[in-house]
This record gives sequence, C-alpha cells and structure tokens, in this order.
Amino acid sequence: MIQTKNIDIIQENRHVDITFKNIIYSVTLKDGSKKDLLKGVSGICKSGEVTAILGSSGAGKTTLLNILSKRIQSNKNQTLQGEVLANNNPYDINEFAQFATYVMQDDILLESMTVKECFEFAVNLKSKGTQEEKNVKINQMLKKLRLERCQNTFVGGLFIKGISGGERKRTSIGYELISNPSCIFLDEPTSGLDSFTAYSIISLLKSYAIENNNTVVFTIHQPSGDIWNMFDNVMMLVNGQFIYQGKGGMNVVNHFSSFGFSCPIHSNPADYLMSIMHGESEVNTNNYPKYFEQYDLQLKQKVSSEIENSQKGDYPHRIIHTSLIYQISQIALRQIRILKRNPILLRARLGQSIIIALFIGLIYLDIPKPTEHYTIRDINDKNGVLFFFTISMFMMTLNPCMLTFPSQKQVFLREENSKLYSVFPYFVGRLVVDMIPVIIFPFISSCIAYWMIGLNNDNPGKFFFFAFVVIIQSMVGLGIGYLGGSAFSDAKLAIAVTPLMIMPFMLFAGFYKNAKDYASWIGWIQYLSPFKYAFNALVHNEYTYDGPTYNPDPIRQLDLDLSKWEAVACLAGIFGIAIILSFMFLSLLKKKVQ
Ligand SMILES: Nc1ncnc2c1ncn2[C@@H]1O[C@H](COP(=O)(O)OP(=O)(O)OP(=O)(O)O)[C@@H](O)[C@H]1O
Repeated sequence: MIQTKNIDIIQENRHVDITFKNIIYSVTLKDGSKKDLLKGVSGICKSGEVTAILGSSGAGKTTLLNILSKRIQSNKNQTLQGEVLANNNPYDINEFAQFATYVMQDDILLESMTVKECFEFAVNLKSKGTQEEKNVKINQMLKKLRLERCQNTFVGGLFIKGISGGERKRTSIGYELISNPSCIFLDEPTSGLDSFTAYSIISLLKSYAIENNNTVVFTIHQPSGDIWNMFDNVMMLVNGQFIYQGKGGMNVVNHFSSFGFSCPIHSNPADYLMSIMHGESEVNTNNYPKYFEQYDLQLKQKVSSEIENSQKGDYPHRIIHTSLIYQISQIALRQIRILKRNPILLRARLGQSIIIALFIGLIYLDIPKPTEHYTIRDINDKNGVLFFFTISMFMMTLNPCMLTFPSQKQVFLREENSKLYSVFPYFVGRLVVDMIPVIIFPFISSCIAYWMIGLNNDNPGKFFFFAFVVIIQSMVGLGIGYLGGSAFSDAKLAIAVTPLMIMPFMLFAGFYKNAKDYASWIGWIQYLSPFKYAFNALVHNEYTYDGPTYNPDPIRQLDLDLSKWEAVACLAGIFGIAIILSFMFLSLLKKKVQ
C-alpha cells in the first residue's frame, strides 16, 4: 500500500481481460412490445490488445460497450442477462472505476478551463505522487497527445472560442488516460474527425495498449485502411449478434471470403465489410443467416475456449481516497477560475446590481419618514419598494444559476462516474464559491438603494439587517436555482420551468393580498413562500422606529405576524431545504445515469 499526503492507493496486477458470456439485453418499448438489442453474445477483450467493435448503425455497438462498462443494468423497462467479468470476477460500476475508465462520444469538458488545467484537475484527484511527479505526468500526456501547442488555450464551447474538434477529442481521452487505467472504453473516439487526427488517436490507443498491457476497447464506424490494420481484435455486430470475432487484419477478410464474400483487391476491407453488413439493403439482410451460421460454425467454439483461458485472479484495485477537504478545495478552486473567466457574466451581474439599485433609488427617492410630513401613499410606496427588493434580489441570483448549473451538471456526472470525487464535495465546493457573488452583489445594491430611498436610519443595525435579509433572500434564489437545475434532467426544461414555478409564490407574500385574507384551502401556500418571509423581515425592520412610527402601524395593517428573526429563520430554513433536496436529486440523478 502506497500512502501519500492526500491519497491512499492499493495497486496490484495491472492486466485485465474483460469477458462476457451470453449477454441478452432487451428493452420494453412504449407500445409494450419487447425489443432484443443483444441476443446472447459472448466474447473477450484481452489485455495488451486493441479491440474494435464494428457494425452498422443501430447494430448494438454502444449498447455492448455500455454493458461492459456497467452503465446498463436491469430495471422495469429493460432486462439484462448474462455475465460480465474482469479477470473472471464480476464487477459493478464502482469497481469498474477502480481499474477502467470510459470516454463518452460527446466530449464533456468545462469550456473555460484550458487543456492543461483539465489534466491538472484529473491528475490531482486521481493520481498519486508529489506535485512534481504530477507535473511530469501532465507534460508527458500533453506531448503524447500533441497538445503542447494548445495547452493554455480554453477548451471553449458555446460562449468561448476554444480548441479544435480533434484537440477536444484528444483532451477528453487524455483526461481519462492520465490516471493510467488498466482498461479504457471509448465510444466512437474518431467520429467527426479528419482521417489524420483519427489515425493519430487510434495509434495513441494502440501504443497505450502495448506499453503496459492495457486493455483498449472502442466502437468505431468506418475505419480507414490504416486504422483497420491497427486492430488486434475485431468484433462485428449485426442486429445484436456477432458475425465475426477474432484477430483483425486479413483474418477478418479471410473469414468472409471462406464462404463467398471476398473483398475486392485494392478495396479497404472495412469499407467492403460495412457494405455487406448494413441493414438498408435487402440483399444484405437476406445474407445475415449465412453470416450467423458461419460465425457459429467457425468462430464460436474458438471464442468460448479463449474465454475459458482468459486471465484469472483479482483485477487491479486502484482505490483512491483523496480526502474530502482536498476534493472540496480542488472543486472550489476550479469554480473560482470559472467564475473569474466569465467576466462578462460577472460584469453583467455587477452592472445589474448597480443599475437596478440606482433605478429603485431614483423611483422611490426620499420617501418621507414618520417625523416628516407623510401620507398613506408614502407607506404604500415603502411597502412596494421593500417587496420589489425581495423579488429582484431573488431573481438576480436565480437566473445566472439556472444558466450555469445545468450545463456544469453534465461535467459533474461524467467526473463522478470516473470517481474523481463524490456528490458531497462537489456540492460543497460549488456552493462555497457560488455564494461569493450572492453575498457581494446584493450588498452593493443595498448600499446604493437604502440611503437613496431613505429607509429607516435609526441606527446602523437597521441597514445591516436589511442587507442581511436581502443576502439571505439571494441565497434562497441560489438554492432554488440548484434545486431546479438538479431536479430536471433536461437543462432547457429547467431554465424554462423553474422561474414559472416561482411566480405563484410571489402572490402569497402578503403584499398583493393581506396575509390573513387567503382562502383556507389555498392559504397554506404562503408558508412555503420565501417572499413572505423576506418581506415580513424587511417590514419589521423598517417600521420599528425608536421614536414615532407611521400611523396606522404598517406592520399591523399588513398582518405580518412573525418577528424579524423568526422570519429570517424561516428564510434560512427554505434555503437549507432547497439545498438538501437539490443534493438528493443530484445523488439520484447520478444513480439514474449509471
Ligand atoms: N433504451 C432503448 N430503448 C429502445 N431502443 C433502444 C434503446 N437503447 C438502444 N436502442 C436501440 O437499439 C439499437 C442499438 O443501439 P446502439 O446505440 O447500441 O447502436 P449502435 O450500433 O451504437 O449505433 P450507432 O453506430 O448509430 O451509434 C438501436 O436501434 C437503438 O435505437
């Protein structure tokens, strides 16, 4: 056992043979019928080899890869039978992460991180050694993947211009390879890339397989001749069944020519085989029974004996326990970077806080105090501005949160799946950093508007309590943003629905209608409204003067019964509940994705 300051690692034999026996996977469709996606397939992916899973579109390649990486399990809509083993031992999704990693087809990376920072993040959380050793690893990976030139360029995305598609794919692969897993599974690592980049990626994977006897398995659509020659092991799927499995190169060609399907000279074997495999042509589908028959006759037995002779023993256990504090600090540091690198968003929020505060201040400029000549309209104005503050501060936090939380959620799911960290540190690391603007901006707005409006200045405590309530109300906006972002699996739905769901609670704040006047069948909703509690706290703070107060007493008129601290406690409670629920949804979502 090797101990480092932050990490515990147990490492044993690196070699892993993945075997699977008689995998039958079927799903129940919407109309209640059953569809068999894999029909009893068995096979082996050996260590030190590159295994390519080929097949026409919809043949079941990704499904097989997902089953091997334990992302598919039986549930009420799908049944999975058969065995998947690593060195003859069963494993689950958590054990999978101890010796293997999965690179999805979509490159899910944070757009405002540079290539090098992505590697640093992964290496810090999933690798042992001193910082110097880690730096060496990072530089080696950058060199291997030919990413040195763009190492300090942002990954980029919708809002930030970044690296090219090929560089992005290599970054995604490097992000997983840097922790040096024994097995790597990749879903279509070459899709959308030019032939040279595709070739360089497959040759990198080939050398990764050879170097340490690692196991490399990927799905691929239409490999070029050069790429085809690099496959050690080829699996070909048609309609959820194998038509070939065994050594690559000429062995595949020879197998098909043995029963009359000879590849024309000068043709790329992969192109030829795809042409006799795809299901669009009736000639092909008529030939499928022949392919299956020949597989059973010539290859099935060989595959079975290879499975029998596969490596036995334990698979490597790379148990990595970085401390919770370390994980939180890494996530928080990354969040700070993201925050700093979205200056437009930050400046927009700052501008918004100042402009809204000035605007409110000018509209409600110098409302007369109880000692001055005032009218009932002045009290109404004051109620209005206090209520408007509770809404604007809430929405100013909710909106940016709704914009960023769902997109980062995908990154979280990917990284959690790779066991870089768990839900709790992610949550805390993010929350701590997201709270910074939530505290600063409402405070700035309060500083400007409070004095312009001429709110209660009996003592400095009045202003600070006002700012405090406004900040907690913003925190509730953040909590609800987190809740919406984690409860809906679809980001667009979350952005569209969450603000709409919030609107009715504004009606129950006790401003538009007196708190005592709601019908009993619906009045209970007010107790769930953060606007009620924030408004209640602000009203109590404002209308409790040391000297004479307004007449009639606005607190009595509004029937807001809670004391200011009781209201603050309820507000903080809503924030706490929103955060806990959001944490639970994120944990559930994680399980669902697996
Ligand atoms: N949960 C599901 N419910 C219904 N059908 C499904 C489900 N998952 C996959 N399929 C269907 O199963 C078939 C195999 O899907 P899979 O994604 O494995 O194909 P593939 O070989 O990877 O195809 P492609 O190369 O186009 O990505 C497809 O027809 C797909 O539509």
